[in-house]
Parts: sequence; C-alpha cells; structure tokens
Amino acid sequence: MIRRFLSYYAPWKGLFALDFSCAVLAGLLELGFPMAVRTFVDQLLPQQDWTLIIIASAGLLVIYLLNTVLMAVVTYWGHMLGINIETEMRRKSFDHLQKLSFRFYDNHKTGHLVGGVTKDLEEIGEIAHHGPEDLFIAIMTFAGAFVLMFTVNMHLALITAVIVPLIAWVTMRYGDRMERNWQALYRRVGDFNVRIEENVGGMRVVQAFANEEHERTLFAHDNQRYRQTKLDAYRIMSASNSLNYMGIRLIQLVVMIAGSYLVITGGLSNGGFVGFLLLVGVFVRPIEKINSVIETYPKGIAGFRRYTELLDTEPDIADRPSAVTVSGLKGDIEYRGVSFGYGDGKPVLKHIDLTIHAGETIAFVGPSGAGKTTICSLLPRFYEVGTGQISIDGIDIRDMTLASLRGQIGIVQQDVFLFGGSIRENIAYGRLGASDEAITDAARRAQLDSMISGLPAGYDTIIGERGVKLSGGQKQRLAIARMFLKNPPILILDEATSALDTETEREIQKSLAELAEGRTTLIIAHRLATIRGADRIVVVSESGVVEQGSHSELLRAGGVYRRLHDAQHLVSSR
Ligand SMILES: Nc1ncnc2c1ncn2[C@@H]1O[C@H](COP(=O)(O)OP(=O)(O)OP(=O)(O)O)[C@@H](O)[C@H]1O
Repeated sequence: MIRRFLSYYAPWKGLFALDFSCAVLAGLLELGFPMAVRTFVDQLLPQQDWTLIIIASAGLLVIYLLNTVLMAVVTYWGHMLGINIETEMRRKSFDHLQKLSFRFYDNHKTGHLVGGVTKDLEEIGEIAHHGPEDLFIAIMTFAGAFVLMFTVNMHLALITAVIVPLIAWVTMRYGDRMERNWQALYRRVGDFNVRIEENVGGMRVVQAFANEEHERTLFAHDNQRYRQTKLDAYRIMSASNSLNYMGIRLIQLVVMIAGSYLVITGGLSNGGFVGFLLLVGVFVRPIEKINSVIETYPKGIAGFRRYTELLDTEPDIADRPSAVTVSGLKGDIEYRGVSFGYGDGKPVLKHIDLTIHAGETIAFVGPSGAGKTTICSLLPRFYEVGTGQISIDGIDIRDMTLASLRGQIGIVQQDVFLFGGSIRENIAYGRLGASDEAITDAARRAQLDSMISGLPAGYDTIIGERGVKLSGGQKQRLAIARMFLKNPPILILDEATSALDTETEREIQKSLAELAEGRTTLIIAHRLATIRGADRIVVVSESGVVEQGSHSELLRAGGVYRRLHDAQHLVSSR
C-alpha cells in the first residue's frame, strides 16, 4: 500500500527533490539557533565585544532570511506537489468511473462515489505533501537535536532520552485507532451525501407527498451518527494531544531541575543551560509534528484505501484485446440462446432466440417486468449476456469495441436525462462538435425548432438541472433531436413518445418513422396502438419470446397479444 502510494510521486521527482531538500535545510537551520545562543551567552556576552555581537547577529539574520525563503518554497511548491498528486488521483478515479458498468452503478450510491472523488482525495493531497516531508524532518531534527544535546551535556541528554520513547509510544498507540475511526467517518460522510443528494434531487416528490418530517427524521439519524463518530475521533485526539502535551512539559521540567542543579554545581555553563533548553524545544517539536501527522495521516490513508478500492474494481464490461472498431453497420441483429439475470439469482431472460433483419422495425410487447427493456439493454452491452450470444452483422458484440458499438446505437429512453447546460449543448451531446446547422436541423426534425425560436435566448437557453425548466414533451423532443443528430443505424426507442400530447405524438411518430427508414429499430412498447405499423411484434413473457408476427397475424392467432390488445382496447373504450 505504501509502495503504491509512493508510486504517485514518480512523475514529480524534481518537485519532490526541491521541496524535500528545502524542508531538510530549513530543519537543519533550526538546529543552529540553540547552538548560536549558547555561544552568545558563554563567549560573546562575557567579552562585551560589540563588533563580534553585531557580526554574530548579522550571521543570524542571514540564517533567518534563508529560512524565510525556504519556508516560502516549501509552502508553495510542497503544496503544488500535493495538489498534483491529488489531481492525478482524481483524474484516475473519474476515468475509472466512466469504465464501470451499469451493474456497478446499480449497486453503488452516487453520494458515496462523489465523496470518493472529492473529499477523500483532498485529504490524500494534504498527506501527499506533508507526510514524507514531515516524517523525514521530524526524524532528522530529532536525531540532530539529540546529538547536539549530547555535545552540550551528556547527563541531561541521557535523562531526556529516557522520557522521550515513553511519549513517542503513547503517541503512536493512537495512530491505529484513529485510522479505523476515520474510515468510519468517511462512510458516515458518504451516507450523508447520499441522503442529501436523494433529498434535494427528489425534493419535488418529498413535497408532493408532504414527507418533509419523515425526511428530517432520516436526516437527523444520519446527522447524529456522524456526530457520534466524530466525537469518537475527538475523544481519541484529545487523549493523545493532552498526554503528548504533558509528556513534553515533563521533559522540559526535568531538564529545568536537572539543568539548574548542574549550573549550581558547576557542571554546566549558563549558555549551555539556555542552549540545552532551546534544543529541548527543537527536540520535542518533531514529537508534536508526529502527533499532527498521526492526526492527518489516518485520514489520508483511509481515503487512499477507498480510492484504491474503487480503482481495483475491475470493469465487468470492457474491450477485449482483440476487439475491433466497427462503423457503418447494416443492423442485422441475432440473439442466439441468450439468458441473463441481474445477479440476484433470479433469471430474467431464458434462452432467447431472435433474428432481426437490417432495416426492420421490431416492437417488444408483453406484461410489465417480462424483460423487454432488458433484452434491449443487452444490445449496447449495458449488461453482459449470461450465456448465449448477440451479434450484429454476424460479429459478436463482445468482439467490438464498446465505444464503436455504442456509436452505432441510438437510444431514446422513457425517462430522459438532460444535463444542466443550454439547449444547444444538450442536443449536441448526440454528436459532440456538431455544427450549428446540424443542431438546428435535428431540432427541426424533432419538432423542437418553433419552441426554441420562441425563447428569448433561443438555443442558448439554460434548461436547469436535468432539464427541469422544460415540459415532459419538450424533454422527450430534445432527446429525439439528439438521436437525429447521432443518426445511428440501430435505434432503441423506449416508448419514446409516451409523454407527448396526441397531436404532437402523431407528428413525432412521423419524424421517428422517417428516422427509422432504412434502419433497424427496436421499440419497447407499452401502448399497442403506437406499434401497429411495426414490421414485427415480438411478445415477451416470463418464459421468453412466446409469439411473433405482424399486428394482424398476432390478432388472428388469438394468443397473448390478442389478450393484451383486447385488454387495452377495453380500457381505452371505457
Ligand atoms: N438494474 C436491475 N437490477 C436488478 N433487477 C432488475 C434491473 N432492471 C430490471 N430488473 C428486473 O428484471 C426484470 C425485467 O425488467 P425489465 O425492465 O426488462 O422489464 P420490462 O418488460 O421492460 O418492464 P416494463 O414494461 O415494466 O418496463 C424485472 O423483474 C425487474 O425487476
């Protein structure tokens, strides 16, 4: 784990060397001050030679100035090192999130994932900068001060050496407990984020159900849990801090008493005494430093653990090494013996055999939960088939690169997801970098242009988070415009026009029929009226594909489709 962490320093060797050497030099200069004071008191003061005093003072001033510059370098470039590492880790996390499949997102909460890319990495950035530097300087000044203390007075140095390991042991003891505590704290922060995100995102539902009180209770529970975990952290921190403080003062007190005795009995000069006391100050600073590292280090390590957990999650759907880039597919689709389950032990699709010819419009119908959406989700490899095979134009979809496969398939979902930018940006999401003409053409074909031209900001109108400022129908049209722009050979329409009024729906159906011309189109249908014109209707039930044929053929057959048709007909004629 430590090795893996250190590997992130590799691209920043120069920066690390600069930061590290400046920090080390600053640490060494710190050691010079007590020795200079000793010389001052023991040699310069008795001689009362002002020239020497001024020269020595000027020497000290130069040291201080040098230290000031070193500190500035360490603060800026050291933090640059930390933020560089943090930025790289954030890039890797985000990059990895793009590779993980729907299955991963089905089982992870957004708030936890957002926390992983933001808060966790912030702590890691801090530790990346301070960790090795603080630790090394602490060890160096500790050892340096110790050696100097011996040169000043061996007895005092030995007394100090007996007490210090005790304090160091006390300090170290709390490290492990703190790390476990920070891990728990991160989980709580994640729970928190999930709760807030779901609440804010679903505020319209919360208020529509007047469930604010219920939400407050749930939040209060998480809030209290977070408070308790943080209190646990503070308890450990307070015990560690106060014991540390006491230990350090104890060293100073012992040195004061023993030093006074030595000065009185002539075993130590005045300058040696003052110098030694100052050295003790330098000597205990690393202990304080280690203490602060012990506070921040577990945070960073806990964050790093979560980061590596995410990075070590293998994407369950990825390009095979031999995968080919496909383009201009005709759209001959073949499901052969396809079975699939979502991993909860319940099979959803059982041995589906289906041939869809290029240019054909196929409508999937069947009872809710039969697996219509699932059949279509397997085609762009949102989920991987369990057994069996799906091929397009005779090529197994697992032998195609994911990006090129998905580039050949356009999807309009029932629940349209729009991004918070402008109408133009949202349409252009269908084909990044599309020209303005192509965007307006797509909008026109999706019957969106007259609405857009009526807006003061036109295509630059900001549509709000997830498109809240648009009506359901407008959102759907925008999604359709995206697909016109993408212009793929294969379309999946999840009852795409269900949110539109009858008049607009007819117009859009016309546009969709125009788009479907010469392309393979899979429609997940809920209302049978809209799919009568499909080339083939495939009836899916829990036991798989049970019927297929044209509308009139299936009506004549008098099977499941006939029953569904009659039931809907009955409802609509009531
Ligand atoms: N992401 C998922 N994780 C686990 N189970 C799922 C997931 N999505 C769907 N299911 C389950 O798989 C089964 C088939 O769902 P699917 O959405 O494919 O049905 P559908 O025929 O499209 O239904 P509807 O007409 O209601 O949209 C259902 O039992 C559903 O609960």
